[in-house]
Amino acid sequence: MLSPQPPTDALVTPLIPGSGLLPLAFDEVTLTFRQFSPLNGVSLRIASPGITAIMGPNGAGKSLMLRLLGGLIEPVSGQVRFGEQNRVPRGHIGYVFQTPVLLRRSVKGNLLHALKLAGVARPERKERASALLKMGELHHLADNPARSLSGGEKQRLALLRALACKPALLLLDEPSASLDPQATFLIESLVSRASRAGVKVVLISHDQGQMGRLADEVVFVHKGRVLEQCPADVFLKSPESRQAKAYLSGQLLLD
Ligand SMILES: Nc1ncnc2c1ncn2[C@@H]1O[C@H](COP(=O)(O)OP(=O)(O)OP(=O)(O)O)[C@@H](O)[C@H]1O
Repeated sequence: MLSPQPPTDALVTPLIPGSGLLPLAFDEVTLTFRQFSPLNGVSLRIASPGITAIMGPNGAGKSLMLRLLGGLIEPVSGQVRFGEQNRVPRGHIGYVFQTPVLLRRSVKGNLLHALKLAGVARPERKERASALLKMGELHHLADNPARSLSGGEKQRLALLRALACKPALLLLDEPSASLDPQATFLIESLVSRASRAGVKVVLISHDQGQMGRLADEVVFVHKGRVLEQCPADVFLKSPESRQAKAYLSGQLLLD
């Protein structure tokens, strides 16, 4: 029997399919700050579509890996590849930081600006911004200053802004850290919707419940090394490494 096809969702369907950027690959990537190398010869292949979660203790190197994927920093040695190419496909990447950085404009103004930068024609911008706000349940706040939004609303706006340019790759750094369950649910719904529409998602989270709900695959990082990569349900139920077992059970890891 054929499995049901996901509904097409024009608002978040990427301009090029996320699968076109796969595999996302780190080849012997090293990052060094002065004498310290938080990533040292990291190799990784993210080959499957859907949602990949990067998990690991504080300071493991997760955000640095995400920044490398987003082209915000460059490796000292090694390379990051996107399918066949080793140039960062900047116009096709949406990035949401842990602490959203919003412009001193209205909620809608932030989206209109992003749409303008993405090259969307003026008549289409208003319509798209309204539809995005509705999708993110922020339409009633459209004219409010973005900086007056609550934490959950700001994070949602940052996510809508990232989705506005119809990215093929969506990078999320702890998108719902310190949000309540309802705000978290809204973020997760948007992320799932984008993923179902063909956006490749890589996100960082410490929230095991969220990983169980969202992630297809987990990459576990510890002290700048990838220790495990496997389907999320396998990782959450039976992690292999001593470090992942300790991390998931909330134990203090000293080495
Ligand atoms: N610009 C920098 N200069 C020096 N050290 C840095 C710099 N950026 C990151 N680091 C160090 O690299 C290590 C990894 O940082 P990273 O932010 O990737 O950790 P993380 O796994 O995302 O942690 P968390 O879960 O706390 O966000 C940390 O020890 C951090 O202090």
